[in-house]
Amino acid sequence: MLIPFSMKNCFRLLCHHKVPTASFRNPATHGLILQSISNDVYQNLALEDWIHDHIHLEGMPILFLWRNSPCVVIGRHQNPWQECNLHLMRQEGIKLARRRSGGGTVYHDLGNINLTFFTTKTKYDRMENLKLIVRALNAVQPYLDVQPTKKFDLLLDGQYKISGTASKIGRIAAYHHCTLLCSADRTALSSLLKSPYQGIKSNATPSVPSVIKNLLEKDPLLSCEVLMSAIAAEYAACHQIDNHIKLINPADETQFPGINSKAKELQSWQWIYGRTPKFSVNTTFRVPYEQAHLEIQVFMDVKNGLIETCDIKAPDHWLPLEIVNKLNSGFIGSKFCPIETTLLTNILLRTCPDEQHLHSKWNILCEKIRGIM
Ligand SMILES: Nc1ncnc2c1ncn2[C@@H]1O[C@H](COP(=O)(O)OC(=O)CCCC[C@@H]2CCSS2)[C@@H](O)[C@H]1O
Repeated sequence: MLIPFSMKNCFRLLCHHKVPTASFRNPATHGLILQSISNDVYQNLALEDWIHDHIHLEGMPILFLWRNSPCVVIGRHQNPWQECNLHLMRQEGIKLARRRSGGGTVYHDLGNINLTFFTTKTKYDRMENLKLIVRALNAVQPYLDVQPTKKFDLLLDGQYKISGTASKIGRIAAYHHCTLLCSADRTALSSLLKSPYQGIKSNATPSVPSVIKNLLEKDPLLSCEVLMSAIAAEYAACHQIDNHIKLINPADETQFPGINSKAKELQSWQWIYGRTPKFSVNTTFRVPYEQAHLEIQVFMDVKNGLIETCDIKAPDHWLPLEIVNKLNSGFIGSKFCPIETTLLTNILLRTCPDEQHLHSKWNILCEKIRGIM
């Protein structure tokens, strides 16, 4: 059953700096089940941070259920250019988010449920949480074969991934969050999680691709709504609490003071791209030349999302070295980003001789460079 929830009260009751632990050691409050009314990935990730930072979880574990509009979520130490098709994402208006937990890249849409299990660090137990999900699934469909793996995925029929896990462990609090594929767009998932970018080298965490399946495709009974209710019911039974899913609005600053600035930070270029571990790009591309093609080489080192070194090598007879060097030095310190590259190269072009053939080669080259970003 869904009931509206006033986090104002909850905030007063649960914030660790407001109330001593003993005051909520009462059997009616041994946990909470929350569900976000927002489908915005940044707001939902911000709420995770907010709960992690503000709520006293001793004797008060929390299950948070949330779903997002189409987006790709990379792990804290990942390189988005190695993990996904950023061109396609920009074209389709698919958001990219970097979460605070480690691990690989996943695709979310309204057919994917996210579950966050908040506990104290000492109560943190991913396998227990996954077993709870399995019990919930089996309560709906007893014949469903779902098993947790050593890497804390959930596998359907011993081979199809239906859930991936990541976690964040703080000094006192911790959370384990995982996905659950119910009816996600598998075509979008596989095309978005395929990187078209070549020649990137880095120490970023690589994802572990799997063959995935949606639960609803296995059994038409297993809709997102049914699954969320079943998991909430199992969580409530397990923690001896009321089976109420409390709806919350992660954009409500009065209930979660400071949450909007957390969401803003998660949306910033500096967090999403700038936090990419240092990487290098070494690639070549072909440009048309007199009924044939010639090759251009590009080397770049990128640190904090900014181009640290740039070495574009183009045959001198195609584009004079002096012109190429304008690009090489112009790129230094600029964002590894197609929008910034357009602005920069348009400004630089004004300093080049006003010759039509030169401008068109410059534009071809810049278009190719934007293509690696
Ligand atoms: N939504 C979803 N669920 C399960 N598996 C997925 C999903 N999207 C993609 N994949 C598959 O998992 C691999 C990556 O697996 P890998 O093991 O590398 O990474 C993960 O599983 C991370 C899970 C993070 C869960 C967080 C919970 C809330 S915010 S995101 C990818 O290449 C696909 O094959």
